[in-house]
Amino acid sequence: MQDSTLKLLPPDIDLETKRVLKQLARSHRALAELKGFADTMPNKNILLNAVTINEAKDSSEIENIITTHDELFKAMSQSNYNNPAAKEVVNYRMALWKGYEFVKAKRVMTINMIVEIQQDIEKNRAGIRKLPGTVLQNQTTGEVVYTPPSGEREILELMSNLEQYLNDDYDAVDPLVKLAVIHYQFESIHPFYDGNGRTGRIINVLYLVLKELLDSPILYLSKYIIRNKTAYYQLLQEVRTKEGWEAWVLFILDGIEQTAEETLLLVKRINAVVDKTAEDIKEALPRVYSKELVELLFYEFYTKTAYIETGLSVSRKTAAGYLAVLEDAGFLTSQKIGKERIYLNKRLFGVVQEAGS
Ligand SMILES: Nc1ncnc2c1ncn2[C@@H]1O[C@H](COP(=O)(O)OP(=O)(O)OP(=O)(O)O)[C@@H](O)[C@H]1O
Repeated sequence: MQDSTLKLLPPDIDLETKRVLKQLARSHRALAELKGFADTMPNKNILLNAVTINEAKDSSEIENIITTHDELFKAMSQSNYNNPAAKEVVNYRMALWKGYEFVKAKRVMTINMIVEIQQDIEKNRAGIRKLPGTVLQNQTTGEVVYTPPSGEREILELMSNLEQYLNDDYDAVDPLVKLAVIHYQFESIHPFYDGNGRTGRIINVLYLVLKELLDSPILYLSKYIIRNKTAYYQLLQEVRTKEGWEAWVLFILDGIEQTAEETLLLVKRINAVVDKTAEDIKEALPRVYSKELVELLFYEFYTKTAYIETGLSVSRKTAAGYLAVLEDAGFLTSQKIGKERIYLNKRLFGVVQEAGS
């Protein structure tokens, strides 16, 4: 078992080695390309909602909360829908949104904000750990590999040091390298009884927004972590046991490059499906078509009569009429869930589902 002495930041080592600098250039290039394309998208909410639903699903999957897009769509559209896994995923996405709005407005990341994110994910008010007993185990063997700091005072001291590292650039280290340090440090402090992984993954993307490397929270390492789970746990551990910083930083930088490239493809696909659907509706249903209607249809991958009624300022009857016509023409498919009829945007759902499978 490792002892729990965790050092304060910054690490006392040159993180920007030759190999790191080489990979950094590639990661920054991929990230800048994604940011550039996303910035030109006319309606960013379309993109954001679609990308974050997949992130919520992937990040929760690391914690073995497995759900399907179909269940998610039901849980998102019905607040009383009873599927615990899908509900947890919806909570995750709400926590992510709240954190994003905070960082966008305040341009800082604080311990309180991090505590709130964890509370929103777990839906409990336990906050920072006060009781000892939390240990990290090897995922396969169950062997205890690390005991994180256990005193509340020590945890708070480490968190306040992390808060300073997040917000100040006193060490002039590249922000992507710092992101790797921040993720290691946060997971090693392990400030909460649970939800540390998911909270840490939200901190990652909010940090990119804080450092203005992205405008919107659209780059997520969760899928990369799922694909490289063994290496992820091993490299985290080796920072502690072997000062294995270089391999860890390279792992995160490589993840940023790969994920930025994949996300760019997804964003382009979403953009293309919005444009093509707009054209098709215009041609097939010119009397129903409006730019605003298409935007409403793509806001989430489902819609309801009430959203169209409010969004277009039309009567309920007119809104219901539009949706019925769109369903007849094959653009939407409806289901009665509870008392309400929910309309699924089949094309967007298809793109999101394919990217998230
Ligand atoms: N050896 C280790 N050193 C530091 N952090 C670790 C180590 N092993 C695992 N972790 C971190 O702990 C997280 C799990 O913590 P916790 O169970 O509190 O979070 P979670 O969100 O509930 O779970 P998950 O991350 O599996 O979704 C992992 O995602 C990883 O980031």
